[in-house]
Amino acid sequence: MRTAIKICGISTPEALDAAVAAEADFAGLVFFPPSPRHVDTYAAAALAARGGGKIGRVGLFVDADDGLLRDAIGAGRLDAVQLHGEETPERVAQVKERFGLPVWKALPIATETDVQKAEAYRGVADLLLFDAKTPKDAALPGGMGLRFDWSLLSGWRGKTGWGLAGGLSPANVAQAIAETGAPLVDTSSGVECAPGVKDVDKIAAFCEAARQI
Ligand SMILES: O=C(O)c1ccccc1N[C@@H]1O[C@H](COP(=O)(O)O)[C@@H](O)[C@H]1O
Repeated sequence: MRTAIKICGISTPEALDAAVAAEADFAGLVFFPPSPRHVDTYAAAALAARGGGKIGRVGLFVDADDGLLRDAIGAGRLDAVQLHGEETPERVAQVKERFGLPVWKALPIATETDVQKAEAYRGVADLLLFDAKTPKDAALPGGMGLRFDWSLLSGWRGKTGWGLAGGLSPANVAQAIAETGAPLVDTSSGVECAPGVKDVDKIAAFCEAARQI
């Protein structure tokens, strides 16, 4: 089965073009001001115009209110919404109903108990994105290049739409897919040369490695 690829934190035309050229499936646009990958609605609109129908656009939000969601969805002509904060299943259902887009829920993973929390989102979120849990005092709830113990997902494999994130890079993505069977992989800092600065060669290498398997 072909693994879907999302390159997150796209904020420049060059990075977007590299993701399209490498045949990534999704470009992630981060709407979270503390992130070095944050895009405003003007930048999002420009990226949407450039990407057109060549790549799916997923907006990443952290406990966003409806106003931000509305503005970002409109400007970025988003195809899906990724909720990467502490959104409850009720909030996920509300966002889905209000905006009529597929909702991806990111879940922070460090233990088996964290994986079990996914059950509450089953049938509510369209896709569950398992990501490494960041430390309590971390600046961001994701995008920090941290990975978790992939074997924690052995009880989850194949039950619903899901994806793997957290510390994925060109060097480890093939192994990650082989070990977990993830139908989608998502990377951000693993294809950067500095926080928020995408490296076009790493984007190409990541997509090639993910497709080798
Ligand atoms: O990328 C960010 O800046 C970000 C900010 C806030 C929440 C999540 C963020 N990124 C997402 O985190 C995971 C893992 O990223 P990494 O590959 O370990 O750097 C991924 O889903 C990003 O989309």
